[in-house]
Amino acid sequence: MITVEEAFAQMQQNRVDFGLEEVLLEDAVGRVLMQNVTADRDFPPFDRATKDGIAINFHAIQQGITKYKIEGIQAAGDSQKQLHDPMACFEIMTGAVVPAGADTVVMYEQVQLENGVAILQTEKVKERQNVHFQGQDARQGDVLLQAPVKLLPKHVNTLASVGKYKVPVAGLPKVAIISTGDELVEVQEMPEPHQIRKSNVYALKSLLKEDGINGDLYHTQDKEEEIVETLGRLLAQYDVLLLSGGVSKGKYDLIPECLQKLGVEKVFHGIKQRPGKPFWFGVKEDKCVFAFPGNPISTYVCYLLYFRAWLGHSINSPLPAIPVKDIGAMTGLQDFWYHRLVHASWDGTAQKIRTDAIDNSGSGDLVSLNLANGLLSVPPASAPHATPFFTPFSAQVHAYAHL
Ligand SMILES: Nc1nc2c(c(=O)[nH]1)N[C@H]1C(S)=C(S)[C@@H](COP(=O)(O)OP(=O)(O)OC[C@H]3O[C@@H](n4cnc5c(N)ncnc54)[C@H](O)[C@@H]3O)O[C@H]1N2
Ligand code: MOO
Repeated sequence: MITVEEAFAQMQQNRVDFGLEEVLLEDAVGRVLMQNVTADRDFPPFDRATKDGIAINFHAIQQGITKYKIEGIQAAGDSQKQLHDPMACFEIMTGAVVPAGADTVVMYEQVQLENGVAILQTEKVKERQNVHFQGQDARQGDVLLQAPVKLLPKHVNTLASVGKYKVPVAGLPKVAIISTGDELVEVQEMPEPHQIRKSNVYALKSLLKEDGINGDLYHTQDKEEEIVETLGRLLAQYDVLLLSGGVSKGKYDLIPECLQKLGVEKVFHGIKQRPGKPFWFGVKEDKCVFAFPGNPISTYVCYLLYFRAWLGHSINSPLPAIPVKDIGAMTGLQDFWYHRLVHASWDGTAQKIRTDAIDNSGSGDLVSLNLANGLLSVPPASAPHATPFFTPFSAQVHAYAHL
């Protein structure tokens, strides 16, 4: 059995590069941008009015002019017009180009319009007010997004505004999810008293979905030939196999030996942690096999901690650790890390993350999962200097913890 720290190191060492892929802008959110994005023109690209009103030349204000003849209207979408008389004005709309010869905008609320003349109703006009000047925020060629970056909706704004209709992102693995076990029936079936529905694989499929991956579902009974045949076929078709069940000490826990028969090299079997102790991880060339323990919380926890870490390294977006300084009265185990289900919230008074433990009856208790929003990993008593850390259930929280 290896330590949690060693298991994390293995996730990094066994990262796989899935190359570059171009996706449509509308599919880019959640993916990892792999090339810097630069401004294709100045930001903003022209002197832009930020208020509806009149555009004037500030010299006129300095000369004490309060009445301005209206030469015309400059609307958003019009090409730039020309203010011919510096003592006159143009009506202007938000988003319009400031006419040549003008440099200052006074909003409609501060002028009175009468018979083709605008009369100032304020004495407080500042030079260049209400104009967002060309290049004020960025210059053509400036780097706006530095790769690699996991794209959030806010980044899509920038991509769209520089015309990135196709976005170069890190490729993702093709993943098969395989349930194992003779006790499992389909979700839509009514189980016999000795059977259960195969819930884990649907949880895995939806976790993958959050990571932008469409996993395909498969099943195998606890029979050696069937396992070897199924896994052999899937190894040829997929980059990653995620298995649930069949990795502990039972007579029918055949997964590790079947994988080894198929030439998948064991990297480790067993981590000093609870839950998720019997987790088996192996590789065959560029393929990775994550054989998670079958108990629902073990499967879930191992995905969140290890698969997500491996994926982060593989797509150039390693997950940031979220250390928790104060874990209150929560106690650890002697030699094992203890991944406790918790409900984390922000304690405004103490200005820190507060983690309330959710009691459960063990790693088979998936009812308790609904009450938690993450894991608090408590180090073993034998590693007193290790830092407890929080793992959110939602990949979104990780994305924001980066910033
Ligand atoms: N003698 C020992 N027994 C066990 C040990 C051990 O070290 N020595 N470890 C225990 C731990 S810890 C865990 S976790 C489990 C893991 O067992 P397996 O990975 O072999 O999983 P199974 O036995 O196949 O199933 C465990 C449990 O989970 C249910 N299950 C399995 N797949 C699904 C699924 N897709 N959806 C929902 N539920 C699933 C299964 O019915 C079992 O109840 O072993 C302990 N035993
Ligand atoms: O360590 Mo097992 O994963 O609790 O039930």
